[in-house]
Amino acid sequence: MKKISLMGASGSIGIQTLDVIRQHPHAFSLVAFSVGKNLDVARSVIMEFKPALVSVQNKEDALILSSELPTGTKIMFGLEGLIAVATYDQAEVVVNAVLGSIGLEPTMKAIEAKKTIAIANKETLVTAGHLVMEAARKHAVNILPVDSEHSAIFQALQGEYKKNIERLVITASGGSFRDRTRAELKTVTVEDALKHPNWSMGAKITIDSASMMNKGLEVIEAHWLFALPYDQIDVLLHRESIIHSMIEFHDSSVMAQLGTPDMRVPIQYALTYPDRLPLKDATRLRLEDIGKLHFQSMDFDRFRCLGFAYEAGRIGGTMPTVLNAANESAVAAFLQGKISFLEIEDMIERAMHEHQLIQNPDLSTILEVDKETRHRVLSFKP
Ligand SMILES: NC(=O)C1=CN([C@@H]2O[C@H](COP(=O)(O)OP(=O)(O)OC[C@H]3O[C@@H](n4cnc5c(N)ncnc54)[C@H](OP(=O)(O)O)[C@@H]3O)[C@@H](O)[C@H]2O)C=CC1
Ligand SMILES: CC(=O)[C@@H](O)[C@H](O)COP(=O)(O)O
Ligand SMILES: [Mn+2]
Repeated sequence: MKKISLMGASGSIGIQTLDVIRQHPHAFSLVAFSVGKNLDVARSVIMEFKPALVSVQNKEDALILSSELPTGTKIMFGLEGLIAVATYDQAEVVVNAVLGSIGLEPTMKAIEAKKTIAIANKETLVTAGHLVMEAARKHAVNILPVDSEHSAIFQALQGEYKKNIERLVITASGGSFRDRTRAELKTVTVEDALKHPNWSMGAKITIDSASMMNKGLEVIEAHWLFALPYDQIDVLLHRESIIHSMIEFHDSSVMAQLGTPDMRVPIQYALTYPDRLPLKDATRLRLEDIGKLHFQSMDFDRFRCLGFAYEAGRIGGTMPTVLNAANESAVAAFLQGKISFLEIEDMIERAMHEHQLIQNPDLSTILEVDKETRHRVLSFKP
């Protein structure tokens, strides 16, 4: 029985993680979890899984829930609560499905507590991949990818030597606006942007897919997870999201992982690795029904955010922190109707351009730059 702590239980990845746990009651048990503000999900997860520890974002919500808890369940809140969930002593695996760089400190503490980390929260790796991977090495902790592309690469790597890799090919669906010109992007709405062609996901990552920042973040995530330089990480437009990513080896052989788009597959693989379990209700891949798969090389003028991410990754130091914080801030502003879609990339470009780079940042420097960038980006818009 694997004991699991889940950060971000009320989100898209969180809900699917609960489904995986629910499907295998003899393999997994949920011992601790967090939500942000969604108390309805918190209540139903408490009733169903009877975990020992729950955390919510705000003190007021913790007070509300505290009067409803069954005996044996403790409630906490805020960053302290997230860290308590991430380091809960009974937990062996921590699924990090929280949104944004708020996931960084709990992840570092979970690594120090020697938990295996199943990581969906790509912003944590983008903002401080060097710290996360160094801590994981120091404490001999496995960081298992949940992001579909990185899980695909991880699966394709099984039984292979990393030294034989020529390059990684990360596939990109193109997002909601893949068939629109840049001129058409000037007037797109939040509602348009939230219509991803292949995946049902949280709002922020869906906007990132539309701007291609999601792929940019994934390039940086791959750099850290697989310890490869940026010139060995390519992106390929693949409309159907059936090939989740590929590895090309020096001998020209290519290993890919395929499947219908279903995040429960990579979530479950991270929880069962190196074993596998059946997954009820998963739609089987029938290539004979699909017929054709489509591929196109990336246009860096059309998708400017992808270029920003390669640039930030190559510069290193605090630049990926600035890229991520500026993007989180700008996407939130877009979702609130405060800026237009194309202003997201303008804000990121300006935040990076104005930043005074710091090399080899420690955790407190990362947290400071993250905070400063968010404030700075908000001041860009009169
Ligand atoms: N969705 C997907 O298919 C994929 C997602 N990912 C990555 O996984 C992560 C989660 O994505 P997704 O599930 O889509 O996001 P959602 O927005 O659906 O869920 C985010 C979760 O984080 C919680 N949360 C947000 N802010 C805070 C905070 N300040 N303190 C505590 N909890 C907080 C939310 O709580 P609440 O809602 O209760 O407020 C919710 O549980 C992201 O990093 C994303 O890039 C990667 C690959 C695929
Ligand atoms: C499901 C998943 O892993 C997402 O990150 C997905 O990759 C988004 O699709 P895009 O390829 O459109 O970014
Ligand atoms: Mn992905």
